[in-house]
Amino acid sequence: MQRQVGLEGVSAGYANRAVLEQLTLHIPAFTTTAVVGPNGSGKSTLLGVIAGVIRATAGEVEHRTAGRVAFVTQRSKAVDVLPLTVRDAVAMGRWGRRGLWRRLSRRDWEVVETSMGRLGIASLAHRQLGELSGGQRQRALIAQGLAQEADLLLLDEPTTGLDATAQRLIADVLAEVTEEGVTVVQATHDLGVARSAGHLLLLQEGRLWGEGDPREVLTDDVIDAVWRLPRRV
Ligand SMILES: Nc1ncnc2c1ncn2[C@@H]1O[C@H](COP(=O)(O)OP(=O)(O)OP(=O)(O)O)[C@@H](O)[C@H]1O
Repeated sequence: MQRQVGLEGVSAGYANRAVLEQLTLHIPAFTTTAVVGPNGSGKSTLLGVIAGVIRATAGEVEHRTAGRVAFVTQRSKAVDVLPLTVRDAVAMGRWGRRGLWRRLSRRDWEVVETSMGRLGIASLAHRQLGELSGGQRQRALIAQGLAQEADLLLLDEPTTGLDATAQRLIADVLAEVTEEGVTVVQATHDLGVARSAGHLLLLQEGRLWGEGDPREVLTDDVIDAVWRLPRRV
């Protein structure tokens, strides 16, 4: 099994808050890794560290190749306030290759159309991003991630809030891209999605509780222990 990313003793967090503590883990190449854990356990922070947008305060983050990394996060509100059509937003996924001021090539536009088609949003191409439903917006942001043609695709809760059909569509698309040689990492609260991943990282309070085959890591006892109800005082 090839490693796409390896973390060795990584700690990271925000200005006044240490979040991840001493994480040693790996992301295998060409498969899907699910990152699970309760609210606030550090899943998004871990994706940020892997994406390179959050700097580790200790330890090493090693990437197998210097390939492209795409990071799809639902938190970005910036795109909503810009007067962007869905096609424009997906086309932004090509800027990293093309540069901000260069015209997109015919091939760039082909990738944009293919990415929208794969997410089933071709018919929304002319709609303003800010006026989409939550699920449509989410699919547009994932299409933007696909349009980057990255080697490593990081997704923060890509299927949260989506209907069953859209969830299935995204699961199928992610399975397809891994077969095409992309490594996918997704943070999720859906333990069904996590169980069908190739690799699992289970976080609790910024520490790694378990790593490996999801069916081996996610036992009933582990689920009870990690997602125990907080005491109400
Ligand atoms: N920008 C920020 N500044 C300061 N603290 C932050 C910031 N973002 C997250 N945190 C804190 O870091 C911790 C981990 O948050 P993170 O978003 O990584 O968790 P998560 O597992 O993705 O949570 P959720 O399942 O709720 O999305 C939390 O305690 C959170 O309050």
